[in-house]
Order: sequence, then structure tokens, then C-alpha cells
Amino acid sequence: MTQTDVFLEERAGVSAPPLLDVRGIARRLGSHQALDDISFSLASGDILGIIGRSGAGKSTLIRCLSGLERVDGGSITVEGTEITALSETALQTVRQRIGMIFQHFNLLSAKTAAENVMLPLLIAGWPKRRREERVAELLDLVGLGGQAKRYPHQLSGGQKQRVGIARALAASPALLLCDEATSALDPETTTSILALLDDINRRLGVTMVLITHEMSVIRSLARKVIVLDHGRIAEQGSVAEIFGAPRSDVTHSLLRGFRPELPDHLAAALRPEPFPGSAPLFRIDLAGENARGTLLFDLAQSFRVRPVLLHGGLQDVRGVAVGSLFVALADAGAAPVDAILSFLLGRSQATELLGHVVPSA
Ligand SMILES: Nc1ncnc2c1ncn2[C@@H]1O[C@H](COP(=O)(O)OP(=O)(O)OP(=O)(O)O)[C@@H](O)[C@H]1O
Repeated sequence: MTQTDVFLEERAGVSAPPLLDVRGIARRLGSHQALDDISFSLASGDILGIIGRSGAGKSTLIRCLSGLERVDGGSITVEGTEITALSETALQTVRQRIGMIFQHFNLLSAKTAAENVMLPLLIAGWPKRRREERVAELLDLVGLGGQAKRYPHQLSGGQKQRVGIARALAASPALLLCDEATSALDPETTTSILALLDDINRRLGVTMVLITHEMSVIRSLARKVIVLDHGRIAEQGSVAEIFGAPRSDVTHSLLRGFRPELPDHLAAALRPEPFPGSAPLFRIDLAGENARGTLLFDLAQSFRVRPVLLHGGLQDVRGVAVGSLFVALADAGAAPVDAILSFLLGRSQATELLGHVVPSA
């Protein structure tokens, strides 16, 4: 099953209709095709991370999802309502179901934290008493119970983003769009904001779409990933699939530093053909079940080879063990490399024969 099939299967599944369904959207900015044939769907409660290099089209996509920008073609459906078909007035009502948080927080500087959070409730016409109760509840939720009367300039960056999150959640949106929500924050504050968003998703079940250029954000928060490149989807899948076996060049490049790579001295020692004393060296990409098995033991038993682990490692990606091992097979003399490769392909996300090295190198 391909990664796209996983998405399509969910779309066709017996469960509830998707909360967000995007079909073939396109958007042109001047002479530039900023988005081209973007399709995906998202179930209620899911968290989708959209990543891409600068200029890939991330901001344009999130602006289209929020209804701030119109598409030139295709459709966007939120909770069964096709927002791309709505008039500006009808869109205003649906947009109350969509919350948004921003890189630079976008708080009103002349209003207190509580007044900023209250704004969407004023617009939605909530009565005063309920508004005040709701604001107190939201400030507690984001850990700012004691800061209600502070102005933005009296708050740290992390606290400002907490106000932004409380404001976005005020009218109980079904969909929360996060536009580079942690890009202006230091690493420690980033971790605490991502943990808060994760907690909110678990407690309130809010569906989230986050755009970012940082793979660390995707790894910490997303469950599904779309990699955008030049306005098109280069690749999509679960976060474990993307980290475990990336397929597109752009994903490989965005993951640099997040996946084990062959150390330079080993790469320099690699030869394309076997030579006396050499062993074939494989890169084995693993995720989930196959990362926990007895792969190397079974390999040794089945082919009477001696697997020598030269490099690699596993990391935890949203509860799934994901990683790569660089394994040389000593004493593989008579063992058929093709059969070994097909054995490994059946037990891994991906396996590649990199060349031949002296195993102790
Ligand atoms: N008015 C415009 N006319 C022509 N091209 C535009 C216009 N506005 C944006 N673009 C181009 O559209 C592309 C997509 O821009 P967008 O801001 O969506 O990308 P992005 O992935 O969010 O980038 P970044 O991470 O740098 O914010 C970029 O190449 C940008 O230069």
C-alpha cells in the first residue's frame, strides 16, 4: 500500500466523513503557480504537518484553508461545507469554526490578554457573563491563569503565543491552523508550546494543521505529513513513514540531520564491487514493528552470515521506533546478495546495498 493509498483508504473508510477534505486545489499568484493540484483529507482529531522549503507554497495553502485567500480551482470542504463555494458573508460564519495562530502572535497591543482572548466571542455575540467565564477557562487551559490583565508587551514570546492559542480556541473551533507557530520562539519555549498544542489536541480533540519549515516541529507534533515542493505535494504519509523511509529528494534534504547518515570515513572506504576481505554494506530503514524484531539474528540464521553493525540508530517519532542501520555482512562469500536484499526488503521499510567495505573499517 502506498502512502497516498493510506490517505485515500481513510477517506473511503467506514468511519465519519473527513473533517477537512481538499480536492485538487490550485492558486496562481501573479505569473507564479503557488499551488497546483493539492489533494488530501483529514479525520477529526488528527494533526497534519505541512512542511516545505521557503517558497514551497505553505503560507498560500494555509491562507486558502482559512478562507483568507480564494482558490482558482478545486474545492476545500470543512465539516461537510464546501468553503470554496461560499459567498464572503457565508464564509464569515464558517470561519468561526476555524481558529488560527500565527508566527508573530498578531495580538492587539492596546488590549490585555483577557481582552484579546475575548475578541472572537464578542464577534460571535456571546453574552458578557459567558464570555468572561469562557476567557477565564481558556487562560487557565493555556497556563496563564494569573496573567489576564497583562498587556502583550508585559508578556514573554511564549506567553504571547499562549494568548494567541487561547484566542484561537475561544469559539471552540473544529479546525486549528498553526502558521509557523513556534518559529519566533527559542527552543525551550518551542518545546513547551508544542507540548501545549499536543495536550489541547488530546483533551479537546481539535483537528490541527500546522505549517512549518522545521522537521523537529513535525516530529514533535504531527501525526501525518505533507511535503510541499514548488506548490505540489512531493510526498505524504504518516510521520513514521516520512521519517522512516522518505522517498522524494526534497524530503531527504529536509530530513538532513534527522536520519543516520553513513560517516565520511565509511563512505570513503566504500567500493562498488567486492574485493578480498570485503563485505556487502546495507542501509536498512526500519519503522514500527520491523524496528523491534529479531532481524539481524534471522539474517544470520537464514544466510549463515555475520551481521556487523557499523553505524545507525533508532529514535522515537510520536511513539513509533524509527531509524536506520548500516550493516555489513561478513562471511557472506557464498551467500546470494540478491536473496539477502530481497529478504531485507521484506523485513524493512527500505533497504539499499550501498557497496562493499572491510567490515572492521
Ligand atoms: N503576488 C505574487 N506574485 C508572484 N509570486 C508570488 C506572489 N506572492 C507570493 N509569490 C510566490 O509564491 C510562492 C509561494 O509563496 P508562499 O509564501 O506560499 O511560500 P512559503 O512556503 O510559505 O514560503 P516561506 O516559508 O518563505 O514563507 C513563493 O515562491 C513566492 O515568491
